[in-house]
Amino acid sequence: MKIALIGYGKMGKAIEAIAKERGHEIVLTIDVNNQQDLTVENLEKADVAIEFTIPSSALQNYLLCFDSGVPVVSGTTGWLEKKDEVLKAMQQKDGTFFYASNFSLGVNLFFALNKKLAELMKNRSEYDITMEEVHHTQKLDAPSGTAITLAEDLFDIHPGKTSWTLESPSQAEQMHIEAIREGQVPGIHRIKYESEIDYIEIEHSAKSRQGFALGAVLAAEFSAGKKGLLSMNDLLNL
Ligand SMILES: NC(=O)C1=CN([C@@H]2O[C@H](COP(=O)(O)OP(=O)(O)OC[C@H]3O[C@@H](n4cnc5c(N)ncnc54)[C@H](OP(=O)(O)O)[C@@H]3O)[C@@H](O)[C@H]2O)C=CC1
Ligand SMILES: O=C(O)C1=N[C@H](C(=O)O)C[C@H](O)C1
Repeated sequence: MKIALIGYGKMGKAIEAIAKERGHEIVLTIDVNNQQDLTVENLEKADVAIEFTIPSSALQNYLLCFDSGVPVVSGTTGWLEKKDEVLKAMQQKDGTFFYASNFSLGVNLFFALNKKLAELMKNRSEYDITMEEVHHTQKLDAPSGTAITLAEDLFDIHPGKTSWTLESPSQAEQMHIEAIREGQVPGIHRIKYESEIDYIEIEHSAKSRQGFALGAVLAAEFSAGKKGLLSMNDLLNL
């Protein structure tokens, strides 16, 4: 495939390496220094765009991709307050938008484990629930997009929690998320169920960005010829 990379930071570089290993061609690379090159004309040279930038840039990048008719695969987090605007534009332009807060197979298995544990624990009110995520010090958003996905999936199943907070909870229904920024940590997520007697904890820890990058390239391959909103559940059939 011909790939346009939008965002050439830690993830853009990791994706470039895996894409080339899989025989794909990078026909456009956009970072902050050449944003003027992100045009419909240039995007049309690609079969797919892979976008990993910053929360404040994602929407404008998606809109340009929808205008170009090129499918966009994005992992950028921290923009979900604009989700309705993105989906409306995608529908209006008959676009293709593959979004995942986390593209790694391991985390998507962890998403499934989170749901199963929430089912098991939903009537065990003696256990309180907290979450922790740990990432590198360059991360701009908190909590992580992965943590928000985990929390929202849990709220859909477990009646004891309905919202999250980074602060100390003021109500029993609030789940505390501890967002820790440390060194160069690629990404750790923990969910703990704790009672007076014991605690149960599940954890996913990324050793590098390889899993995220491979998942994004597989999502780009999967998106070819498809329309609408796509997710890792479509790709992995979990
Ligand atoms: N879904 C997933 O599996 C994963 C998602 N992520 C998410 O992806 C995003 C990027 O992560 P990461 O690569 O580590 O971050 P980086 O900061 O390393 O890379 C982002 C790059 O995008 C550049 N950029 C900013 N605005 C624009 C723009 N308008 N057009 C083009 N480039 C732009 C930044 O430049 P500058 O630094 O000058 O601002 C930077 O070089 C984050 O939101 C992160 O949460 C990360 C890993 C996995
Ligand atoms: O910023 C990162 O690095 C990551 N961000 C994503 C998130 O916000 O969940 C995915 C992964 O945890 C790495």
